[in-house]
Amino acid sequence: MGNKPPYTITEKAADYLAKIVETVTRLEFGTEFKRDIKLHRENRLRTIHSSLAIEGNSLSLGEVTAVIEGKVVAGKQTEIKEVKNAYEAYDKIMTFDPYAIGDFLKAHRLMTQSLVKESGKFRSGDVGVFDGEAAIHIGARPQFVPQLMEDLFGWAKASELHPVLKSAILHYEIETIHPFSDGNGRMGRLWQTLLLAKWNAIFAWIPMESVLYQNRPQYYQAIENASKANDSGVFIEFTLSAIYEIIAEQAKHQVKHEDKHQVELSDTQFAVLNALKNKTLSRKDIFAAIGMNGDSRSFKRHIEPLLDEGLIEMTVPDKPNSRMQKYRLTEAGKERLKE
Ligand SMILES: Nc1ncnc2c1ncn2[C@@H]1O[C@H](COP(=O)(O)OP(=O)(O)OP(=O)(O)O)[C@@H](O)[C@H]1O
Repeated sequence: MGNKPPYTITEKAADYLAKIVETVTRLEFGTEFKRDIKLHRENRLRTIHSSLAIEGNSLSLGEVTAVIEGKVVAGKQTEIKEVKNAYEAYDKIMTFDPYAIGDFLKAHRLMTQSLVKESGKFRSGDVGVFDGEAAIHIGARPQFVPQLMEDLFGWAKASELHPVLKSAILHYEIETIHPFSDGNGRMGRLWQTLLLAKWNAIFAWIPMESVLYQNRPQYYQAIENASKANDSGVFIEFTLSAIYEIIAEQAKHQVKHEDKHQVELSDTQFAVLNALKNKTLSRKDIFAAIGMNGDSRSFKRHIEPLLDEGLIEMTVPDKPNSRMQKYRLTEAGKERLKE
């Protein structure tokens, strides 16, 4: 087992961890997220776009999508290749052992193939992180990199720390060591997602990288602050807040998604909603508008479910059988027509 890297678990981090666990459970068992293959695909594309945009790849999300769909995209060949590489690396994510150095190198090869000289290998020279001309971080001396990585993975494998916390520590320590000549950011993010996905597979489809991209200055600052403090506590806190933000967003999206589609509407029911689009109509007028005979069976079958679903409402709700009764669209009904 390698040496324990220096970290503190702050109260805020512990609080985020509790919220993450709760929200992941809700996302997994209380929503359709696990089965939403279309969303998984969109999220994967967001992940790739974001992780590459952090390192300066200029392709938009639409262009990244087009590249993956095999379409011709006008852009730098190196940027297009980065997209294809990242897609392949994330596609194989669940096949990697997060504590195997061989898999770490294999993933780096996929991520950087044909683009980086030492692809799939630890670097042989020194490397730094620069802000313009200024070096803000110098990676470990190359002769120490293999051992430092062995130690790190050895510690992580043996540690019983919660995987969410471990994933953040690994990400930070990978950046500190900076084991590759290029692709350290992409690999740190991939490896964090891998650890999370091994804890709960839904993380393979959570675009955590998009929060890091949207908060890139804070992401870099958190690494720098942790580095100054020689303690990854602030970085753990930052990444846990990012994880919580993205899963809360996904959970919210799912709830909306489910609410919206509680019942399938028939063509006749859509015609009723359309007839009421800008008008308030009586029962007789509704049926006249959709060209149907408005007997009570038709009312029960077509109109009542719309009332029950809250898509339309009565103008005289206290007296359902009033001669003055008319019907109008609710806000939910208007929304439904917009879809
Ligand atoms: N002060 C710092 N110390 C150590 N690592 C840092 C620091 N600031 C940023 N980093 C990390 O270094 C990464 C950049 O390293 P490198 O250029 O090798 O990675 P990349 O994958 O090619 O590009 P990028 O990470 O920018 O996507 C950043 O993404 C970030 O994860």
